[in-house]
Amino acid sequence: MKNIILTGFMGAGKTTAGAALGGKLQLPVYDTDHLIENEHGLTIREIFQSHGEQLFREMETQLLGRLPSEPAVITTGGGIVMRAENRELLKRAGTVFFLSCPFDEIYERLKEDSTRPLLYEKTKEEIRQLYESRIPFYRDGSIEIDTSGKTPEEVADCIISSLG
Ligand SMILES: Nc1ncnc2c1ncn2[C@@H]1O[C@H](COP(=O)(O)OP(=O)(O)O)[C@@H](O)[C@H]1O
Ligand SMILES: O=C(O)C1=C[C@@H](OP(=O)(O)O)[C@@H](O)[C@H](O)C1
Ligand SMILES: [Mg+2]
Repeated sequence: MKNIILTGFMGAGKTTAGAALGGKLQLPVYDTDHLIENEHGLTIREIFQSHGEQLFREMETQLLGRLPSEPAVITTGGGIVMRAENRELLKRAGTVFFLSCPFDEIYERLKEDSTRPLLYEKTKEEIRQLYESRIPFYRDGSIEIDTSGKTPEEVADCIISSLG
């Protein structure tokens, strides 16, 4: 079995549905944000504060080059698809799923969040623009799973069904 890779915007539920999926399939789950946090002993917020976004992006690319051996569920950070190099690494690493979710649903989930530095001091419209600008990159070479109104367990079941 190939790796199952989850992509999508912040708040789409990658980390949560990925954990449910790993449980259902009895596969290990690796979250790129958690791996980076553990490796550096810092939270994502602290990494952005002390090293900046660019270095965080380097950490993501570097990590994709040395993912644990398959089969596993790999949940990614929402910005990982913005580098063409990362998209290629992801496609090579397994089957890529895009967890799609309407912007208003995402916004409701994240409006009180303080762990995602890209949301700081941004208006709803600015976050919407970021969301819309990223959609084509999530769609590139992936299988889209519509998560609207679904629980994380239901999202995991949809992914399993589409594995065939
Ligand atoms: N399917 C879902 N329905 C409702 N809330 C969800 C769902 N998936 C995740 N959440 C909630 O949304 C927030 C972001 O989830 P998370 O898994 O961290 O998203 P991501 O990893 O895609 O940024 C969390 O508070 C989580 O509990
Ligand atoms: O969209 C992004 O650029 C980011 C998404 C976050 O992960 P989640 O998508 O799990 O929130 C995390 O990697 C970082 O805050 C940057
Ligand atoms: Mg996550």
